[in-house]
Amino acid sequence: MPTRNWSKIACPAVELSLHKTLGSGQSFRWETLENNEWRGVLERFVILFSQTDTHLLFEVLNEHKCAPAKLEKKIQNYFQMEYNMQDLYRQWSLQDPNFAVIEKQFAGVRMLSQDPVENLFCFICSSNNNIKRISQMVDKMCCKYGDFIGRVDGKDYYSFPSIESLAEDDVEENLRQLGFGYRAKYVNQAAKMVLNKGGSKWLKSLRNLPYRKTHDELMKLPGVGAKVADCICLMSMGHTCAVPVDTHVFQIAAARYLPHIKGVKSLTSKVYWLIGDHFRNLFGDLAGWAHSVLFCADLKEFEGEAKQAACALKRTAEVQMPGPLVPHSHKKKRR
Ligand SMILES: Nc1nc2[nH]c(O)nc2c(=O)[nH]1
Repeated sequence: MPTRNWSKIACPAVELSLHKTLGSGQSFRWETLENNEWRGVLERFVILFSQTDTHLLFEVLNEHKCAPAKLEKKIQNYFQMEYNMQDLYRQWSLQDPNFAVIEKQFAGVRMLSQDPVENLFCFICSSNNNIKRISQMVDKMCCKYGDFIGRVDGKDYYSFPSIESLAEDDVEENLRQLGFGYRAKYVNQAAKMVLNKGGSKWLKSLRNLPYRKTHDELMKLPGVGAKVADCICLMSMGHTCAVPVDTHVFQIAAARYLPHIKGVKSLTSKVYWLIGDHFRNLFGDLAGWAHSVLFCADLKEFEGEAKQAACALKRTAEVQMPGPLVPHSHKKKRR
């Protein structure tokens, strides 16, 4: 075991669960090691994270240099530490008995503030895919088109590719050969379109538009539907009210919030916005954050914790719910 040279940021574990934040399909660049350590890439840093009950611990593992205070700030920004999750959870639990059921087992689920370029191309890869496979694809894309940034424990690390490199003419063919399927075309075409509009500067400028305008602009990109556009709005554009709705969120909504949509066969635009608006009315400006806790509680990866929450509910019988906490019908299929 190497001796660690940890830097620390005061952050109680109830404010940040590394496991549920880095492992719930927001970012696909983190791998879990032993002892709740997480290793991955943030900008050009290869970083190792861990945590105690009171602190977030981090160490840079490659040669990329940065003033300690500047790096600490970057990490605080990445985890959006200015938000107090305990206050928010309290508020959301008062507003929603379903939320109250899971708040303890799913404490510390935070939204990461991601780079829009990485966020866009990772979520183009996310269509009809699971966390493990998306992470593998993203890894391949970085190896092929990113810059080498360091070797740690025999593994090579790469930065996220630039839009310019993803817009090259041979990208579609190369990504197809790497197993991207139909997503290869979308990655390449979206890169070309973003480049034509002004590249990463244009993409970042979408942050300054109102939420719905940002969503409309993103949906013009190949491979970006309403759900992916909302993931980008929420995860890298600062639109905290964005609620990504996929079939699983639809199932949650139908089971526990909007029983009248149970018979609806497909996720039309009308139903999509009905669900998002319901969450926005219920949870307010940070509806997307609240949604992410519910989303996380529904992931197969966290089935154990969701079951514990259901058992705790049974024992105390304090909260009445119209539908099951864990809608088992889609547990096997989902990420
Ligand atoms: N918080 C969320 N994370 C996600 N990952 C993914 O693939 N979809 C979602 C989502 O809707 N919310």
